[in-house]
Amino acid sequence: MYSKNMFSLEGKTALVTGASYGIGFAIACAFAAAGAKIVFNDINRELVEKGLASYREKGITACGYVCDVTDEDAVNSFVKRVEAEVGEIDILVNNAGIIKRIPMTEMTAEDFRKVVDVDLNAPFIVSKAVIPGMIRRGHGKIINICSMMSELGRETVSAYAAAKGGLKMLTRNICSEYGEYNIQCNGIGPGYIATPQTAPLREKQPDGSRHPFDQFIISKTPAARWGSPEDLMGPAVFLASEASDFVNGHILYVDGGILAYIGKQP
Ligand SMILES: NC(=O)c1ccc[n+]([C@@H]2O[C@H](COP(=O)([O-])OP(=O)(O)OC[C@H]3O[C@@H](n4cnc5c(N)ncnc54)[C@H](O)[C@@H]3O)[C@@H](O)[C@H]2O)c1
Ligand SMILES: O=C(O)C(=O)C[C@H](O)[C@H](O)CO
Repeated sequence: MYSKNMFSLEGKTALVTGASYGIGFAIACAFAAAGAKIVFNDINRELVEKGLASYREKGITACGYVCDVTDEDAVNSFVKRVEAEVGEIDILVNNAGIIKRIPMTEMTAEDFRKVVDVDLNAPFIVSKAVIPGMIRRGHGKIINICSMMSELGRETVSAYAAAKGGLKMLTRNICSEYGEYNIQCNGIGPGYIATPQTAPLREKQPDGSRHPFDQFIISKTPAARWGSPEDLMGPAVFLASEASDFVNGHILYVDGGILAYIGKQP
């Protein structure tokens, strides 16, 4: 039955990883506006303090913790601490991520592993830590932040594409394994979004003109612009709320139409 409040997150606790700024911060702000209690983590104290100040500026009381999502022991203690100090985690967003833009034949195996560790192994580690509680309580929402690179390749991003393609399949597998416990695991595949991660792709040229990649993205995007972190707010609230209770194992691409478009004829 349709109800006006089916997008409400009132009474829910949401953990968004790596959410001091950027996409994670915007998603957490949207969850707070929908009524959820917000917990986030980041890699060091300085980033967590910066994040706490940004949430305060928006009038949001968020709980911030230092935790490296690639460290399984640290994640397990962090999740226990959150459950004791804030509440049981109803919604998890695996947002923390990194990219290294290096041609594959020049990339060290160590760099490749580091990207896969943060972008793929960590969502496995954090999801594994929260799923048992979700099963006990009979409900849970997991949202994995995927990418255009869950579907497409391009020069220099082999590790990132391998990890984000893997994250798409981890999403489908969590849905397959735990859907019967009323856990929905879906992905959001953002297009090109203006955040610090993509700042090098938008740097102005020495003569003040646009970066060629910046022009390329605008020409490849039917919406003819970069996305903003705020563009992900509505889709994230939908996938965190009861409005999406029968949506499972799906990747919702929020890309201004990139994946639908063959590109302009030269
Ligand atoms: N910006 C884009 O165009 C875009 C598009 C598609 C997907 N994404 C994905 O969205 C997510 C957020 O991207 P963003 O652009 O906001 O990135 P960002 O670099 O601006 O922010 C990433 C956040 O993750 C944190 N982080 C990194 N490693 C961590 C670790 N080991 N433990 C805990 N926190 C860690 C960072 O400190 C930072 O707060 C990433 O997974 C990214 O791959 C970004
Ligand atoms: O292609 C790149 O260099 C990127 O930075 C990829 C973007 O961050 C994003 O994941 C595209 O969806």
